[in-house]
Order: sequence, then C-alpha cells, then structure tokens
Amino acid sequence: MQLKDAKILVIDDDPDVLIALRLLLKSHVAEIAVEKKPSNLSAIISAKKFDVVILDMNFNGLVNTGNEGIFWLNKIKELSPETDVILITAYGDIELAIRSLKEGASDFIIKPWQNEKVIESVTEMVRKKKKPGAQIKQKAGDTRIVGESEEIKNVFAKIEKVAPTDANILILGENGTGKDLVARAIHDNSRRKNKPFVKVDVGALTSTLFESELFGYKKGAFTDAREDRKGRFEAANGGTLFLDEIGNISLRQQARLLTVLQNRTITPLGSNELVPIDIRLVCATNLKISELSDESKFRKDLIYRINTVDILMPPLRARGTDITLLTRYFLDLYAEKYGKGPFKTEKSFLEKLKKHPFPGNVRELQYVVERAVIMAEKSVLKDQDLSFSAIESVPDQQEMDDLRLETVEKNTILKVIDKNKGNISKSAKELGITRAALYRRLDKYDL
Ligand SMILES: Nc1ncnc2c1ncn2[C@@H]1O[C@H](COP(=O)(O)OP(=O)(O)OP(=O)(O)O)[C@@H](O)[C@H]1O
Repeated sequence: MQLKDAKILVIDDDPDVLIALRLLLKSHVAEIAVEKKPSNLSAIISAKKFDVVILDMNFNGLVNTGNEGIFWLNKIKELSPETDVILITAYGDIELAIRSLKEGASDFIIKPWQNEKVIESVTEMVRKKKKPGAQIKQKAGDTRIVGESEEIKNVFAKIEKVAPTDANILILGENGTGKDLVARAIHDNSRRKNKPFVKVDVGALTSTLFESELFGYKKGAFTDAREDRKGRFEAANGGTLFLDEIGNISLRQQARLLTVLQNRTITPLGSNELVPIDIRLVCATNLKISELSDESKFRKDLIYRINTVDILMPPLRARGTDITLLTRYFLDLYAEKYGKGPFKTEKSFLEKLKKHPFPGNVRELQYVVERAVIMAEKSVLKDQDLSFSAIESVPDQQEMDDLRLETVEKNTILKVIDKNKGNISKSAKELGITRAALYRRLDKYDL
C-alpha cells in the first residue's frame, strides 16, 4: 500500500499537536482524522477502519491502569488488530515506549519530533500493508483463506463448528485446494492455538524415518542416533499434529499409528518408556474417500479413528467467483512482492482463467498469476499474459477415461489371443470382431 492511499487517525489531548500533525500529513495521505478524547476511540474505529493511529502516551486522564496510553493501545488493537499504532512519547519515557512495543505498538516518535521522522515512520507502516482491493475472507485466526463461493462458505462454517472441539479431522481434496490452510485454521481457532502446530508429510517418509520422525529416539537406538531426539508426537504435545498425505502410508505404518491413537502413548525408539501424548489430530489426503475405503490399502479401524469429522475441499473449478477473487488477491500479493503494478485486467484475462480446468487448483492459479506478474510489461493484463504450465496440465477426465478404455481393450485382446494360443481367427470370433478388425487393433497397440 502507498502513503497516498492511507487513512490516519491522530489522538492527542493537546490541540496544538493535533493541528501540527494534521498540517504535516494532510498532503501526503488519503485521509487524516484527529481526536482529542481517547474515550471516543471505540465509536471512531468501529465506524471506519484506519491504517495507522498516532497515539499520545501521556494523557492527563482518569484511567487507572498504569499508563493510559497502553490502555488505549490495547483498546485499538482489540477493535482493529490490523491497524498500526505509532506512539508519541516524551523524551524521558523510552522505557514506556519499549514496553508499548511489546504490547503491540508498531513504532514510537519522541517529542519534540522531527517532521521527517514522522513521515518516515508512517510511510514504513503503510508500505508493509497490502493494497486494498481484494476482499479477503479473514477467517480462522491468522489464516487467510480467500473465498466467497457457497462451497467455500460451507467449509468456513464447518471449520468454525469443529475447530473448538477436540475431534479428529480428516481433510479431503485434490492437490492444491488449500488443505494445509484448513488444517492451520482449525488449529488457530481451537483452544490449542497457543500450543504447537506440527505438520508431518507422512506420505514422504520411508518406514524407518516414519518411526524415528514420529516417535523420536534415544541416543544409540541406531547407528546415527548420536543423541536423544523428540518425535513429532511429543513436539506437538498440547497442540495439533497435522499428518499430510495420510492415504500414502503402508499397512504397517497404519498399524503403528492406530496403536498410538488408541493408547495415547508413544515409545521412542530404543526406549522402554511409555510417553503420554496429548494431541489433536488433523489428517489430509488427496485420495477420495472411496479409495480410502479399499481395505487392502487402508485399515477401516484407522479411518474411523482419524475421521470423526471430514472436511471436503472443493476443487477450484467448482468454486464459481472464487477464481476472480483469488486472482485479484494473488495479483496484489505478487505486485507487492515484485514491486510492480498496481495491475488492472482486461476481460480476456479473467475469461481465459475461468475457462481453464485448473487441475492443480489454487496452487496452479497462484503460480500462473505470479508468472503473469513477473513477465508483465504493462499495467493492464490481457489473456496473452497468461501461460499454463505443461506440468500442471494433466489430461482432463475425458482423456483419462479414453486411456483407461484403451488399456482394458488391449489387455482383453492379449488375454484372448493367449487363451487361443495365438490363433487369430478363433480370437477374433471370441472377441466378436472380424479378423481385419483384430489386425487393425494389433497394429494400433503395437502388439
Ligand atoms: N482459499 C485460498 N486462499 C488463499 N490462498 C490459498 C487458498 N487455497 C490455497 N491457497 C494457496 O495455494 C497453495 C496450495 O495450498 P495448500 O498447500 O493448502 O493445498 P493442499 O491442498 O494442502 O495441497 P497438497 O495436497 O498438494 O498438499 C498455498 O500456497 C496456499 O497458500
């Protein structure tokens, strides 16, 4: 965000300070409001969102909670956590200024101030903020999940409902749909939010690493165990353990996990000691629930354990206007990151995005927009500024179905020819096609 777009509020009981700061900042910012009485703060901040509040620390007020400035600082942060607060403090109050930084202030200015220092401080606060424009669905604590479609609203509602409980959650959804963000949002909205959130990509662990990563080990448990190491279960104690790619673990690993979840204890490698664990478990997979129900691959009793409630992340192509909203969000994000823009988009730009099936979902959209921003030469983006990577463009469902049908046909032909010991006439008859048709297929499949 730029200084010229910023809205600033100054609160000081000294009218001279209000006049001086108004004059100084007026020509630099979009709006400047001044207020003499901090007791009016709640009404002012509830009515309008300010980007920065400049607040006096030394009111001659009646609030009897130590310093009155700190009291009002806390009030502002409570009403509008995203607003930066710059404190004005007297020369001898450095201790207090430092304390207020710890309480959430962003900066302080010492009286009598230098005008450049004030401008510099406000500019710095504003520069770190995102440009206005994209509506961000600020849900679930600090986790930003952008979206406004009915599908994503259902997800928000479910997160809000289940987060405060200790229920084990299974998040399902294609790659890049935001499962990680949901896991984080559940944690941030739970009573465990001030405790650790530990993520382990269990699908990527070999069987030896699975044990040592999750359960930890004692010095000497194996050749490389030079010292005791806590596993992820212990690291997450009191908090949330997020096991990603849970659908990819072996039956043996599933059995180990199930035992831990049943007993709520772990035994580090090389130890006989049972260590109690207190975790909330969140798992995620990109497999469909029907695929997880295949008992030869996944234990039913484990599914019941990890899936008290499931949350299905919809694919981006089923999320209506979210493509537009997310595009604007990523455009702002990358314009800021690469110091370019602000960008506008031609209709053709969004039309092209809306037509794309996004097999890689939000992650793919994110990369596509980032590429467009990096490559952009003008501030108005057109369809030509978009290029979809071949890596993300997996075949669509129709192509996949065709491929599957071809494989079935080829295997059937091979089986029948084998059964008829290579006799083409007999095989064609059994397959219900002419000899010529069978030869054409043998040719097609290079048999
Ligand atoms: N609704 C959203 N709002 C903002 N960013 C999002 C949203 N959904 C996904 N993203 C971003 O897209 C990327 C992929 O999201 P995430 O890693 O959560 O997906 P995932 O479903 O866990 O993927 P995978 O299955 O591949 O692990 C991340 O950079 C994430 O920040």
